[in-house]
Amino acid sequence: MNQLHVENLSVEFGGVKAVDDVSFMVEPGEIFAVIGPNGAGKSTIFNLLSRIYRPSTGKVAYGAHDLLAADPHRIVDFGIARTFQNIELFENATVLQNLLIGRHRHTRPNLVREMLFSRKMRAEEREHRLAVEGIIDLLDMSHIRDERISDLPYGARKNVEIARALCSEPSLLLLDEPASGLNSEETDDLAFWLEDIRDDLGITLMMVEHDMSLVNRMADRVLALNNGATLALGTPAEVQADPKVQSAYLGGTYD
Ligand SMILES: Nc1ncnc2c1ncn2[C@@H]1O[C@H](COP(=O)(O)OP(=O)(O)OP(=O)(O)O)[C@@H](O)[C@H]1O
Repeated sequence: MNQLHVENLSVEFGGVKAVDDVSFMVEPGEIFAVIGPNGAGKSTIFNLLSRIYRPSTGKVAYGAHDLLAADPHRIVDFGIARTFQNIELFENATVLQNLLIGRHRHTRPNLVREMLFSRKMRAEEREHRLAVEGIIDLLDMSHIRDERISDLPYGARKNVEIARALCSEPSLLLLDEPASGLNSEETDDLAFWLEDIRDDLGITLMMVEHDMSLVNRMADRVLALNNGATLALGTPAEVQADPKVQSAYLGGTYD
């Protein structure tokens, strides 16, 4: 099991330090949350980890892999998957088709296309379909498996995005605001699923999240950012009690 090791990470956009000398480690099997007011640098950290942005300075390692030296397309091969704040799915494809596409890391070229367009199931495909069915069961999605993404309500689409990320069989899943836009019942379901993902699949979870009740309930440790820099790092109770965190959130959303 790999540890995510982030050291002295910084990036600037037009002179603004979006991330300013941030260091942390995410331990295997941990649920690690990143919080902070709007513009604190949370999504930018995710975009640096998934190599959408290149840092000005710093190191990022996942186990023995230097993520900054790797081709961005290879990050998934190291066992890292992510979801996006704005859901990114194939709108005109079904849930099942989106999940099969999520298997591409494990398939030979063209197999996903053949799985989508051929009615015959060969032995080679069976393994991928079984893996996808396992995720559909885990996230309780059988009733929507043949629905088109564009016909689904927002909460269901968010779950499909998590399911698709799981189909790549990651060991680390990065979740960008998984609870945003969900009602309280959907957020409760999400909390159960995240626990199952960690406990049953053994996946390490790192999430950016505004919903502090979810963070307090789920996270083993929390990194609080403000203006790109670290304010506090510790258990949810330690971070919540930190005076710097409280003053950054004055008038904000920390409840
Ligand atoms: N591509 C970019 N170009 C210019 N500035 C950027 C870019 N990406 C982020 N920023 C700036 O970096 C800072 C941090 O933004 P970021 O989106 O990481 O914050 P955040 O904590 O995720 O906020 P929110 O909670 O609103 O999503 C902001 O000042 C933002 O305007």
